[in-house]
Amino acid sequence: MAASSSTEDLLQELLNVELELQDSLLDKQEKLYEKQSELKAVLESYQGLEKPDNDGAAPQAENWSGSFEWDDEADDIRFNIFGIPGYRANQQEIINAIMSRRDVLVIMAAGGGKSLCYQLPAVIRHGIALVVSPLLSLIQDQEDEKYIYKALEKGEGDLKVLYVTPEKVSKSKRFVSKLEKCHHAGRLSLIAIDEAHCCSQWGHDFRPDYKNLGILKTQFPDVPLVALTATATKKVQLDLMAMLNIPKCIKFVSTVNRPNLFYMVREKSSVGKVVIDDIAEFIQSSYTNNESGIVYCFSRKECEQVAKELRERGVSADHYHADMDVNVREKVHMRWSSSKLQVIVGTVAFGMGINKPDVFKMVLYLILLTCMVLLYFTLFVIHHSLGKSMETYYQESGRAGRDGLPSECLLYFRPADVPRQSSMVFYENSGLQNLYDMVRYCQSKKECRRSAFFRHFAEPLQDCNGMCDNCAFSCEVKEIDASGHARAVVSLLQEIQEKDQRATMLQLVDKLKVKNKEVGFELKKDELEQLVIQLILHRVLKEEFSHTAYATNAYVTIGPLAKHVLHEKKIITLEVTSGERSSTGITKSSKRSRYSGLEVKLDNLRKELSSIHGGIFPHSILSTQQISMVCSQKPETTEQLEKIIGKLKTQKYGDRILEVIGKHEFDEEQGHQDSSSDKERQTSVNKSAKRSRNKKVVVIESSENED
Ligand SMILES: Nc1ncnc2c1ncn2[C@@H]1O[C@H](COP(=O)(O)OP(=O)(O)OP(=O)(O)O)[C@@H](O)[C@H]1O
Ligand SMILES: [Mg+2]
Repeated sequence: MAASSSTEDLLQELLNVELELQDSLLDKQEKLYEKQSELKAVLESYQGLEKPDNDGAAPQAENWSGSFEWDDEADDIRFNIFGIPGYRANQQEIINAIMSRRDVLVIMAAGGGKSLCYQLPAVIRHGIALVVSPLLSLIQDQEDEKYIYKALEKGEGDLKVLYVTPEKVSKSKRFVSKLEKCHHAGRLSLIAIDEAHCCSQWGHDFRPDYKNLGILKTQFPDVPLVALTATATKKVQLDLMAMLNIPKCIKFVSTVNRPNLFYMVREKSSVGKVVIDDIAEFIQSSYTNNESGIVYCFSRKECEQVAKELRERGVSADHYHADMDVNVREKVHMRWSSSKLQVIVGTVAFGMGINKPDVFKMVLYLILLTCMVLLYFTLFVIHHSLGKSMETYYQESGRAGRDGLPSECLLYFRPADVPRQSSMVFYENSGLQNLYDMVRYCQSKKECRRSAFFRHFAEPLQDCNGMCDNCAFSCEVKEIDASGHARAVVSLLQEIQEKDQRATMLQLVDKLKVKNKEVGFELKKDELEQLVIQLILHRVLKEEFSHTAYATNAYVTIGPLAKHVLHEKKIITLEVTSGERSSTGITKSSKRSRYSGLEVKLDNLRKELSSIHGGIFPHSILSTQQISMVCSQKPETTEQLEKIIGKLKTQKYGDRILEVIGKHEFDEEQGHQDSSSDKERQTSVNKSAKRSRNKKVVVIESSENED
């Protein structure tokens, strides 16, 4: 008896030591990570080095930014076909490595320009490039199939890039056999695996069909394979190198930082209508020129509801999710991409895809599946509720501001949304851990949002430049000691559990409201919810799940570190805001600066041309960057315009662009004549036409036959 009780004591003590060890080690680990980030950053600034981040891949001895025989041709195609004025970080190096027939792994921020890295070599190289992408499929009808198979087998047609889903590679023997024929004839130029993180079950979006893509390297060992993703931790990188059989690949890692994105989190009201009021107000006050945005929701049903309620408040919005009829969905997408619809309300499935540059179709045959989405124009991304991980949030919010101009990412957070997510992800590998990292991001009212990303992706810290709510708003955030309340929570839960009962987070908070007063000062309901979440993050409490026939329920139970709170070994603090935060992120003037004078006119022109050309995306006619270059240089001749937007675009749209510039200049000279009168407009057009003609520019009034 005595022996058993002393064994029990010893076990208890051992458990305590283990818990303490675990707890202090985690704290320590956190601090060490922070220190590691700082040291790396300092080291880099001293040495001006690229990130020393090449574990597992081949040493980067080669100088990929040197000169290569294809430099001139690549420059010509980049500019005259893609209309891209210069390379962004790492693009040229990646292209050079692929052109040198090496396998390559690319980790580049969302919107960083990964597509060009394989599309450009695909255009230069003889033959067809195969691109595996999760939401794009080939062969929508018999005609497509015939065309593609002929191109693969016999080299007929002008097919240069072929987009396929991973299922096509893993399931269609016919397709693979055609691909073999293509390779046998020396016409398979390269293989690109886009969204490559889907290969790894440690990634945030594992897809079983990606697992089989390893056969591509085995089957076509001499064809360069490039794997691309926006987010991959070291573990995921190693995993996908192994899965894709590219152990000796050259690895290019760019920063995850998106300096033009303003990140903010707002407290989400428990009243659904108030949240929608707030979202509508945010959009209507900040985006008065119908600028496009995305609202992400938790479920398909919620998408439909939120879109409907936004419409009721005068916001042009529609839902978009996987459950819709393909044609209806495509229509929504087209309306949104041509700026006829301001807001698209989607689930997480929405958003993976590529841009669809029209000019590209002239040299490449792209077959695009219904889910393809345009993301270039998005100026704001709003999350109606939190996502399941930092990776998914980074990627979804990263859909904003792909043109490099200031854009906003707003997330609505309330603790009650956590159990909704946790009951979905708890069975995934590290599902809860990933979710809790995201919750930490949402709960924090002090830490720079950008730093949270840097830490998450183990990257040296960079300056936020006030581009997140926590850095920008100097409101008072108080830390209050809530250890007393934490003890009350733990004892209440103990009582509940002793009676063999269970409580969900909301039930627990309801019960706590009664106990609240006994502790001293009173916490409000949302602060109590925040406290319960805080205790889960500190492992004082934990979530447990049980299944019913219809759903999985999340309950809150005593966690491994509860005793530390009870024995007053652990202090629990809550961050409480006392001041009101500003309701907008980026200042209005900087938002509006993109829409002034000639820029507005050119923006309208690209929208007009996009609808004339049957739904080509406006940015493929003129990118925002090109609009600002055109505005600053104000070209007067075709030759001058060519130097800014390249030959192909000038050939197609040059006359109209020069016409708009001509008119604008004329109006400016005439002291901003009122162009609203038809008569005056006609005069102005005629004068500008004359003026332009003098400068060897033919102004065509109708755009119907410009091709
Ligand atoms: N060097 C460049 N200069 C200007 N614009 C560029 C450049 N490279 C690419 N872009 C443009 O940036 C946009 C985003 O490119 P892309 O779709 O390739 O991004 P991504 O890296 O694949 O992003 P995601 O991870 O979200 O898929 C495109 O519209 C593309 O035309
Ligand atoms: Mg991409």
